Amino acid sequence: MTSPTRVKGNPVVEVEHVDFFYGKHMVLEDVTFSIMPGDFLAVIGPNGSGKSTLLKLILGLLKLQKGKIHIIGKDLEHFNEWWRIGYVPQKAVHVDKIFPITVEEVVGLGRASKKNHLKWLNREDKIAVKRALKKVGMAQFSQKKLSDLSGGQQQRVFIARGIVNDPEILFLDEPTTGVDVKAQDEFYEMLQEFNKNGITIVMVTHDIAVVNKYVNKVACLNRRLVFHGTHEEFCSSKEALSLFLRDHHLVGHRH
Ligand SMILES: Nc1ncnc2c1ncn2[C@@H]1O[C@H](COP(=O)(O)OP(=O)(O)OP(=O)(O)O)[C@@H](O)[C@H]1O
Repeated sequence: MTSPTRVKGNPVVEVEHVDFFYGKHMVLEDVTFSIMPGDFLAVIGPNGSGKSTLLKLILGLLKLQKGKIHIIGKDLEHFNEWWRIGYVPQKAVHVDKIFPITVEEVVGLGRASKKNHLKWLNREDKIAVKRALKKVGMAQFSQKKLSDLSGGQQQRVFIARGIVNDPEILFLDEPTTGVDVKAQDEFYEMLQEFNKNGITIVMVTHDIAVVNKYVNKVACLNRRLVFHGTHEEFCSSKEALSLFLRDHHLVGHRH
């Protein structure tokens, strides 16, 4: 396995010797790697290779069975500042379509982790919601119903929810599912802008064009961590590339 190039600063996430089973099915095996501040990391790998599971473990959504995870310098077990972390889950669009919820309300839900309870939005919350919607170019849609928006617009709203507390790290799980190609490009450019402004980004993706164009680090999973390194190292790693190219869900082309 190739080691990532060292950069200054302490890791924002450290994953050490993590195994994970669903029942008897081993999904992750001895996974160890670090995420550095300022990384724009793509987590790639075939279907069922454990990408979403790894994200959920880091986010404390699944209970750790073996190994250690540190997040912003703290053992995951003791970490409780979840407002410092943003998360855009997979297929968020389908879930929220059920509810007649407005854009402002969706983004406001992201404030719950800061307050540790779900109460109606106060003035400070509303200001934060407005600022987040502005950052994703959706300020004028705040009173619209989420279900009336296009896939690309909805995804921007979910990003706004993910960044409403000005997080240090933003996790995204296949964020462009259901988003048209033109909107995808704009979407990734927006993420790149956030990254330039200091947010560490960790994104599960199948899209090779994105990996080539936007990210600076790549982690390649196939139950074990097959590769973790810079984008340049990834391009010269036969093992990582062949696994990636075998994955028939890949889309896109080299830029
Ligand atoms: N709640 C669950 N209970 C049992 N098995 C599960 C559960 N969630 C996922 N799995 C299984 O664990 C394995 C890894 O799933 P995971 O979703 O982490 O993979 P992934 O790499 O994100 O896949 P994809 O690219 O298809 O989203 C798969 O075989 C999946 O079927």
